[in-house]
Amino acid sequence: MMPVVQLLRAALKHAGNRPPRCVMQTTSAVHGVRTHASSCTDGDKPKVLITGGLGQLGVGLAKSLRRRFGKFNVILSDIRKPPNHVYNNGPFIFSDILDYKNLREIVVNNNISWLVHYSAVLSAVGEHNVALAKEVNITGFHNILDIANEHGLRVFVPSTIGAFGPSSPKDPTPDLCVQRPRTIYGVSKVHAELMGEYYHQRYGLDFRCLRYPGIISADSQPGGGTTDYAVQIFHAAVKSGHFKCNLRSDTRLPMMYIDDCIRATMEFLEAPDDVLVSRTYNINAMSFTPQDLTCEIQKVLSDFKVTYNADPVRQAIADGWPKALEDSAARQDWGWKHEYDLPQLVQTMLTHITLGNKLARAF
Ligand SMILES: NC(=O)c1ccc[n+]([C@@H]2O[C@H](COP(=O)([O-])OP(=O)(O)OC[C@H]3O[C@@H](n4cnc5c(N)ncnc54)[C@H](O)[C@@H]3O)[C@@H](O)[C@H]2O)c1
Ligand SMILES: C[C@@H](O)[C@H](N)C(=O)O
Repeated sequence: MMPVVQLLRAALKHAGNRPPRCVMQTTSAVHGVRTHASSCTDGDKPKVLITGGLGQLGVGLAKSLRRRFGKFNVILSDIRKPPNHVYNNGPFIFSDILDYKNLREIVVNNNISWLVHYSAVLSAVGEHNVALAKEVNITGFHNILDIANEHGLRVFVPSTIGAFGPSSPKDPTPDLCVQRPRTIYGVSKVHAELMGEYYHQRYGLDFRCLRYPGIISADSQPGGGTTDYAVQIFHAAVKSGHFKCNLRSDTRLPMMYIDDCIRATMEFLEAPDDVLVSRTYNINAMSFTPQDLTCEIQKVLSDFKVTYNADPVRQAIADGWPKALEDSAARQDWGWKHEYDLPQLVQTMLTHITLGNKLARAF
């Protein structure tokens, strides 16, 4: 296991204060409708709004953005009440992405220049509530796009491995290929990719989109996706020594540790406009099956046991998804490079969860 000191060092390295880079947009609108000006000039840090910020990814991203741009330049928002540690650590406001007027007020009153759009209904929950997924992922996204365009914002919208389907090439899946997803989540993400790219070429909107793999984090819980097992398995390994997996043991999917995901997002958000050949990029780190992950955990916790009871909805979704993403364009255009492979992921997750549980018991 990675010693605590090493973990702390890695955390401090992440916190390093690089000076903010000046990012000028050189976008010119093809139809000559409008050209957006710079989003961030030297000494003029962006004001960032994160929607859906209380999910698995938002709090971690806010922490990193605040280190870089200042605590009060990053506003987290959601429709849920934040836990105290979030409420006490920086600006938080209520924002329902389905309420256009409220979104506009927030953007205007806070002089927002970058919008990170994290609100979503994920793959498994979406299949159980298609109407809700349609509303949040499509209607809500339209509001975000229009607000961003109206106010000249840089807008980051994550897409996903779920934007591909059974007819896409699977191993690896290129940036550009057939996209015929069979979930409402996937359909809404392809729609977001295409609408964002259309607004970019039609209006000069600074739309940026990364296709994330399944994200694995120790101190935030996943929100109802198909890859959730890869987070839950670690908590079960530490807590009870047994895990019932809702995917088949041989289901290979692309995955990424949250620190890599946050770093990719920050680097992509700050990439100069003229290096971005595309507006939507795959990013990849590792791929594994539940069986591979179990074996790696058993190297540390030899008594850990896993049983399999595949959930038909999640299994059908996973069977249509890529096994790995081809991400050479992201590596070439803006320097993407992952740091965590499977062994580092397992060491880091087990260390964080064990430490977190010890701290929780101490207080
Ligand atoms: N976590 C992953 O593995 C993963 C992988 C690929 C892509 N993504 C994408 O990254 C983004 C963030 O993912 P996450 O895992 O944090 O999601 P999550 O499900 O954990 O969180 C989504 C948040 O959206 C909020 N929300 C729902 N309806 C809303 C509304 N009407 N207005 C405002 N907020 C609303 C929820 O309260 C929740 O806090 C999503 O777009 C997701 O599709 C995530
Ligand atoms: C992969 C990603 O989009 C999400 N974790 C889901 O499984 O739905």
